Amino acid sequence: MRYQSTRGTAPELDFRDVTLAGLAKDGGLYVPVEWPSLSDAEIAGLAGLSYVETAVRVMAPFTAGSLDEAELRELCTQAYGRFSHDAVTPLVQLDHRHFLLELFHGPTLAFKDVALQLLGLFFERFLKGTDQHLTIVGATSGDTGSAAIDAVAGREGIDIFMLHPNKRVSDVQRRQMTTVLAPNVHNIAIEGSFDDAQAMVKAMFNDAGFASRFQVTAVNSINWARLMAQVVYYFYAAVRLGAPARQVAFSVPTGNFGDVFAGYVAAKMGLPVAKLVVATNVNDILHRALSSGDYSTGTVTPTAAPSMDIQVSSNFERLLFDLANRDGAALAEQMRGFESSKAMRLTNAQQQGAAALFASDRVEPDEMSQAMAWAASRADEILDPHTAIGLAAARRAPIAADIPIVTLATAHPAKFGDAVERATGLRPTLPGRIGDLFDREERYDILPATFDAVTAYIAERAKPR
Ligand SMILES: Cc1ncc(COP(=O)(O)O)c(C=O)c1O
Ligand SMILES: N[C@@H](CCOP(=O)(O)O)C(=O)O
Repeated sequence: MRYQSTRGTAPELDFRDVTLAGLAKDGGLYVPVEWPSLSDAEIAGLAGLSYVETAVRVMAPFTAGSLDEAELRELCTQAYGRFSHDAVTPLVQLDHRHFLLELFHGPTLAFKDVALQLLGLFFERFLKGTDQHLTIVGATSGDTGSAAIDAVAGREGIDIFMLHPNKRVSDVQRRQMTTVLAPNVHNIAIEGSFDDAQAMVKAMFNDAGFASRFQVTAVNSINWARLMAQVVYYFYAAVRLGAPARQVAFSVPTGNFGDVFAGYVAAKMGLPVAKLVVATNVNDILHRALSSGDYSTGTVTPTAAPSMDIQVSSNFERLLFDLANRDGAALAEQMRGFESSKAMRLTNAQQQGAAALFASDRVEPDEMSQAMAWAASRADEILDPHTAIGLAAARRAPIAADIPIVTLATAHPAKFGDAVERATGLRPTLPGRIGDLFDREERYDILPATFDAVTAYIAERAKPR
């Protein structure tokens, strides 16, 4: 499988090089040159398979040429062996048509583990026998950070620098990152928003001096391997609900548009996805873009669902590219316009193409609390704020009544104990794996949100190529 950049001028790469590169050299994001497809018979053949086996069948076309199936299976077995539920991502039924897909049974209790546990192993596998040293730079609004750190802490040949917005992640999220004291882990709290952090990370890839000095790579969903691993659970869930004979819809709490873009990829591969509901909080740029074509940023409002407090949704670029006939030059111009004015209009083709598969919704704080109360009354489920936003949107989505709707449960409620308690009066307890989190020592530095301050900090600590 070859990969091309959304901005058209970076060289095509194979899976190994795309994984190690993270972002394309022309500032674009990598996507496969064509979507592989699974026939109805192949999708039907996933019924009853374990998560690992499903993962191998869904991902093998994407990793072809860089990993053989046996290697892929070995890495998946290792990655998903660290999950605390046998099903890895179990489905829970709430009523006759609403289901939760629990994606938080990994080591750091959010859906990020599904991809990052594997990505850590890909890095290790692709570095083996080389003298390369990777410098991972990442931005997190709370969950990617701990999942990436857990995946690479203590690994040879890798340093990780993780930027989070100071005081804008929950205490549990912060401590899950800052209490990992391995020498290759560097946590930076920046005096700014997640968007500021993400913009700095992208700028590091595009800074010729910095990128030539260090072998920089990404663990955010701008790295194709992240998205690829997230495609698997759409197949896993839909097949359990009757696909390919039956259509299934998904509601996805959305920020950086990575998780829901993985659903788009599943649909492109042949999964009968009836609708993908993009659920946002009050930071609703994606809802505005999908409902009216207006992709313009405002100030980020801190909310009870901090991981979705995002205005610039990186992976939206991948969708716009695919919906614009994969015209890299046109997309590059559209993105340059957005980068300078912080606003753009979708073309008619992009708007109509998106409307065929996506619906969107903005969920207010009281609606989020009501969804939490409803789930608690139906199935004794305590939802985290992000999942509650997804469920609120699912329950009023305009989707035919006979189609099951799966809400992606993206995080364990204990990561957001204060917000959950405020909304429901219930205090979720920290699972055993992090039961002593508040007794652990923390280590991180606070920096201004400037490119110079952050790159100087990294340059002092990272290992040059
Ligand atoms: C718990 C949780 N839910 C939802 C999201 C949004 O996912 P995405 O950024 O892939 O749209 C995030 C952050 O990415 C998250 O951490
Ligand atoms: N919500 C994310 C933000 C980064 O998203 P990513 O999926 O692109 O890594 C977080 O929790 O850090």
